[in-house]
Amino acid sequence: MKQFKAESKRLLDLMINSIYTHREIFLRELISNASDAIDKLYYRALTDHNLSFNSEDYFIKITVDEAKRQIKISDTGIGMTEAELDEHLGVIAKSGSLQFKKDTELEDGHDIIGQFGVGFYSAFLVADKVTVISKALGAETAYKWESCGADGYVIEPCEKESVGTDIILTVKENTEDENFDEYLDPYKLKAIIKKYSDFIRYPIKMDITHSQLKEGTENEYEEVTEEQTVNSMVPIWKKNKRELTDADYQAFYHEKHFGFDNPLAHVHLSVDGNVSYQAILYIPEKMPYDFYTTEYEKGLELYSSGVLIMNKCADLLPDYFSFVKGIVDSEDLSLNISREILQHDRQLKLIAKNIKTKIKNELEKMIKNDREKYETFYQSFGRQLKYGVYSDFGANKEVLQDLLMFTSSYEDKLVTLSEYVSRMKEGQSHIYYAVGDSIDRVKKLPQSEAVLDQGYEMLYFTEDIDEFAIKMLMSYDGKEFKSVSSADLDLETDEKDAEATKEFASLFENMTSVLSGKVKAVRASQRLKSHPVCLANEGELSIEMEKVLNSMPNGQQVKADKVLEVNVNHEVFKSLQAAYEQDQAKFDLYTDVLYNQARLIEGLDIEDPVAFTNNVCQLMK
Ligand SMILES: Nc1ncnc2c1ncn2[C@@H]1O[C@H](COP(=O)(O)OP(=O)(O)OP(=O)(O)O)[C@@H](O)[C@H]1O
Repeated sequence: MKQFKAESKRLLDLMINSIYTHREIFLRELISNASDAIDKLYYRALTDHNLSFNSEDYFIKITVDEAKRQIKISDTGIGMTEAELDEHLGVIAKSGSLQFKKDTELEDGHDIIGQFGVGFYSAFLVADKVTVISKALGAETAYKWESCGADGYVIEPCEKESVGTDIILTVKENTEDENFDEYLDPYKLKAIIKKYSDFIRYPIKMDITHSQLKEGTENEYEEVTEEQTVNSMVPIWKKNKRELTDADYQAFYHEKHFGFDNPLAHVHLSVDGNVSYQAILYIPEKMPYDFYTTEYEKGLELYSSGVLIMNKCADLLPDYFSFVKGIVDSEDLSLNISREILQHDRQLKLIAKNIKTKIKNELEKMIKNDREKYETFYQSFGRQLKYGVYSDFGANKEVLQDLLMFTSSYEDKLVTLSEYVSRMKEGQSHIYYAVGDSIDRVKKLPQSEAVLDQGYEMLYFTEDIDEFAIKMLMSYDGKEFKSVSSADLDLETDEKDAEATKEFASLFENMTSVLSGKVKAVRASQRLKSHPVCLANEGELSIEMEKVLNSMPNGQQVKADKVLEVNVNHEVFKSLQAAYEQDQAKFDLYTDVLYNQARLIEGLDIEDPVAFTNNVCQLMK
């Protein structure tokens, strides 16, 4: 059989320039290799009793020589022999680290990061020459590997005292489009390390120069260079929960720039199962200023073995929990070669499912144990939960229904649906709600009076999304929702209304024809106490929904089926009757004015304001 051949020069070029989207990841790759090399020494020491491993002696050091345009990444790891330099750095896609894991049959060796055998070459993203000086554990001589990229490499013996590897990158000159000088800035390098390699287990050291007040002087400054460990090493999520305080979690929230507020709650998870992972999830207090803009990106930071893979992994959070911040770290993810995306999402789906349940449980716990806190949360993100109920054709309504709250007529406070249902009166078959722009306005709706008069509790819907969400929910605990504006309210007065409607049938028919096309019917209603008329609606689309939909940009114009309800006990009805019997023109006028009054009370526009004012003037004559 013939073996595939590859044009290695082209392959290297292709690989370097097409795998990675960000040049800065070269440092992540080289630091991960250095960490793997130290790990290998550690695992060797476990089985070789002649070796000891004192973790304090092991570190990674990054130095910059601006004049020579060089960055050096040194490690105190296991090093490479001449043969290993040739094989591991000379054969693309050969991973010495993967081999090591197999050879040593490491049970807990999943911490070793390397697996694809390509990361090293990302050095050429920023360097035009790469020099590797390495002394392997137990070897007499050190070797130097050097390459300027596609043309190949040379290996020769060299001097190096201690075991380990130095990788020296000679950074490219700036081009018109790209600034390579920035990689020679220690502060930039420090920031890259913090971003991707903050949780590498070994110290990553750098010499950082800063200016400080000269001792004994008042305003003379001097440059001081200090060796600093730049990475945090042990991530907070790998620490024992019992040793961490709320302040620790809060500090991490701020360090990660998750928000300026203090989170209301956090969940720290350490899961071992089909997929093992650790996570810290936060429920913020305040809505980020860009939350409802296209700028806002949901997602959790995703790590694999302590190395940052994705800044915002959106798949880990459903939209309705898009406010949650935090991190997830798992060793079980199958990464793609660039470590920028995931190969399979089976593990990710499992984690996401689990996280969803945990967030929900946390919020339910908050409702139960710290009502005030939950209400603070709900002021910020309640709307998002309602969107969650409405979107995806209600697919998530079961998950979310117990997290919903609305202000109710019972003490004018936020209540949950289960609290409402637990207080329902005998004979009350519906959960009643009224819709309007503000609580004040809702309370004054003529339609509300009858429901409140019967002593029924009523929910006030003041956000556009409320009624849409509730229509999607349809019922809660077997109780259907009912708008106080709907034509069939199921109240005890229904029978009387039917009788009165029959009694004045011809008058109502006449009104309907005067209002031709504007209302479906005119009926008598006892739910009106002090008002002469109101609008009710029939069918699925309510008057409030009509308002919301019609106000949307590019929204199609919709029309709810309206019914004009008339209070036959009102003084005005007598005048209407008199006009009906004696003066059709006056009757038309009255009908029009009453209809427009009902529209105004509903918060609807008057269709023809000029005609309306003329009509009012007519009445005053
Ligand atoms: N600093 C180092 N010390 C010792 N060995 C190293 C070092 N850097 C690289 N190697 C060896 O070279 C091999 C190839 O490295 P490379 O970064 O290309 O791939 P990898 O780390 O195995 O996989 P990945 O592409 O997933 O990072 C490594 O597997 C390792 O055996």
